[in-house]
Amino acid sequence: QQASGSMQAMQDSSNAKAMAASAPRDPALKPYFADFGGKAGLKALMEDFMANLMADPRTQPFFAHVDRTRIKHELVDQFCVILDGPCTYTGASMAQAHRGLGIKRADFNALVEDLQKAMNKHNIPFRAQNKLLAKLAPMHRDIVTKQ
Ligand code: HEM
Repeated sequence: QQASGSMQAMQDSSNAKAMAASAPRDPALKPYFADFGGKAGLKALMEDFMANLMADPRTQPFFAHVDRTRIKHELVDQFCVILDGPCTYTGASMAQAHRGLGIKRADFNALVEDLQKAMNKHNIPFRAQNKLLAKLAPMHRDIVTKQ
């Protein structure tokens, strides 16, 4: 009884960690939320980001048959939380969301390029871009599952 209780506690705490890892809020990034144009800016950014992903033959196959409207919504909330905006991320952990997709490091890099292209189009200052990218980069550990 005691053992199963503490096992449950361990699972709860590792779930909480997985959730946090998918959208780590960083108060130090708050100044950059405005550079992204707030939540409205993030919504506009995600339209172009997803358009880039669909126009890119390297990433298109991954997104062709999923609910892109829902993913854009989750991405807005996730980036908003990372930038310490007034949002809550309710999507899956990065490990859960990308499990079984067979994403390689090259696919990950392609997605980052498509994001950078979208951020440039939206005139997001490079410093703000780099602050966000620094938070996304370590997520490769949960997202890249194939050599
Ligand atoms: C730092 C990089 C990435 C971030 C921050 C990210 C973020 C997200 C988020 C927030 C979701 C929605 C989670 C949910 O379902 O609740 C998602 C889903 C998804 N992501 Fe990523 N992602 C990243 C990299 C990638 C890469 C490299 C690919 C493929 C090239 C990819 C393909 C997908 C697909 C196909 C889904 C939908 C899965 C499904 O609905 O079954 N992601 N991602």
